[in-house]
Amino acid sequence: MAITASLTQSPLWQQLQQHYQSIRHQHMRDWFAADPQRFQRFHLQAAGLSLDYSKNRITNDTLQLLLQLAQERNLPAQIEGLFRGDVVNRSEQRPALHTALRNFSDRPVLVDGQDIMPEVRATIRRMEEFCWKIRRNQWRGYTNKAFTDVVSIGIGGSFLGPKLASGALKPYWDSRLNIHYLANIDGSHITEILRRLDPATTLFIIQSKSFGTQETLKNALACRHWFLDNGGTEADLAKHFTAVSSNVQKAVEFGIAEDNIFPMWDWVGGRYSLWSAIGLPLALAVGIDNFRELLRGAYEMDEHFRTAPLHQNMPVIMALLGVWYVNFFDVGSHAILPYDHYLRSLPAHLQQLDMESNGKSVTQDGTPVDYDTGPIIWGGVGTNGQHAFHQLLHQGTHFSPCDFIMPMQSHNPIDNFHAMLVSNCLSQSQALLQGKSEAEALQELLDSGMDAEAARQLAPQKVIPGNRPSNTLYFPRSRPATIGALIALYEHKVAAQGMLWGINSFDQWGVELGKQLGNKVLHALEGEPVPANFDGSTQGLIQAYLHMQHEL
Ligand SMILES: O=P(O)(O)OC[C@H]1O[C@H](O)[C@H](O)[C@@H](O)[C@@H]1O
Repeated sequence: MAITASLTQSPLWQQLQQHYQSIRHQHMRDWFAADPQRFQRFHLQAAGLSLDYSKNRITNDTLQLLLQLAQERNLPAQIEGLFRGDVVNRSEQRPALHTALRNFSDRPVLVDGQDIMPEVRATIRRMEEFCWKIRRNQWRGYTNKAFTDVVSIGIGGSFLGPKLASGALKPYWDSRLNIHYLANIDGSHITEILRRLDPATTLFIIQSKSFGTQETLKNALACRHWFLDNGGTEADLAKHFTAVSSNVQKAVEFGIAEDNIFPMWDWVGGRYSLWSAIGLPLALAVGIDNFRELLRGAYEMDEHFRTAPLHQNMPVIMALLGVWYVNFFDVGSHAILPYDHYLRSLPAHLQQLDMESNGKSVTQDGTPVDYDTGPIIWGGVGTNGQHAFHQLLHQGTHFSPCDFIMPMQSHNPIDNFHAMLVSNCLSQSQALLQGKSEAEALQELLDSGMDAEAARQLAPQKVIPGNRPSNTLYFPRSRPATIGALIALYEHKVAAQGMLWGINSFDQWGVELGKQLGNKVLHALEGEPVPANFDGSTQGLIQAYLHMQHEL
């Protein structure tokens, strides 16, 4: 669905700019005072999740204008096209059909005229059989011992999604398998993992859509050498090495038995691939039934995104709020604050999902944008962040909209721990909203008995501007379906923002240059002549590396 007018030329955009000017100095505190129903008014539920978006710098008029923008940018048609398998990734001429991986309906999904659902379902059945054999010790190592450890070798989308989901579902791990994620090319990473493992009871899964990623192949080869140097033989490799890839040929050439290769497809982007066989480590840890539950939660969110009217559409509302801050408040970052130890990897996954999808500066037809696009995603687990970076959130000159994510029940209820965790989450967003005026700070100091002059001196340091926006996503207790819905929610928020900005959220050409240059630098570090066209800094750093190799 091509978008005609440039985003910023439309009269509606001008209207939004005027509206921003008219409300930018108003304080949310006053809006809450004037509207006791504000929480109910700016609240949504979908797929087991609840969203309180009342602590945002919006009025009803703001919301209506933003919803008009969504209509003007043809969001309903673009959403339908996404699910239908339109070529939404125009630079690579591909659809983006991660939703097909969790399609529980009986609707076919066509790619090049072929229904892909039979192959998707066959792959899940293969995963089920594989997990069954491993978890019930039917598939054993070369000494006939049951597996104790699984090493998932992969990086980017072949690492962050499975790592997040398996951590989020730790309460559901019902196997004695230890899952390790090996991603970095830093020799310390593989060393720290392998040092504790026994090759006889270790299963390796090489996770790589392209089967061409330098770090993954290097680590896979090193694991293979480790296996063969510590008791395994070539004949045993098939028992201990499996792979997930869209490049079966390369996986076979690496030495993976074809029967041990699970397929991936070009119509699934790496950062959207958790729902494919890339989720094998998770399925091994929690069992295929819980993995299916994760898929079902994502499916529920898919159906919501696909069918809910825009004003009740959770991903669309979150996307519009993001556009409101990025393009009208000129805010360049967005904080993800999960108040859940099991969700501590969520910010890292959403960094890739959002920044690799929407860190773009041309539209789908190659026109440079004249507006900002994807924000910098950052964050950390609460309450730890309160003792680290929340200071900036409250008193810094930048402001970063925050998503607080709060399970209202704990998997590990102890005393009143969870009530304390929740109280911290709620009071942080409350403090961001209401702040503290200088008069309030001064009175507080005087009430504490401080003398007037000292209090007058100190009060300005304690002013908190407030009026800083946040969303609170909450749910009872995190179950597999909840986590599936949560991750799918952000997938669709990111896609919806890409649709609004007219950019391609499904390619990632920006990561190519670093890889190309990396190979040339590697040759120089390994003794080949340093290319004369290298900048002075790179040349100097290469020399420093070479020099330091001789220092003890
Ligand atoms: O799964 P692979 O083909 O090994 O790719 C792993 C990662 O490589 C690149 O960094 C891409 O930018 C990521 O989107 C991808 O997830």
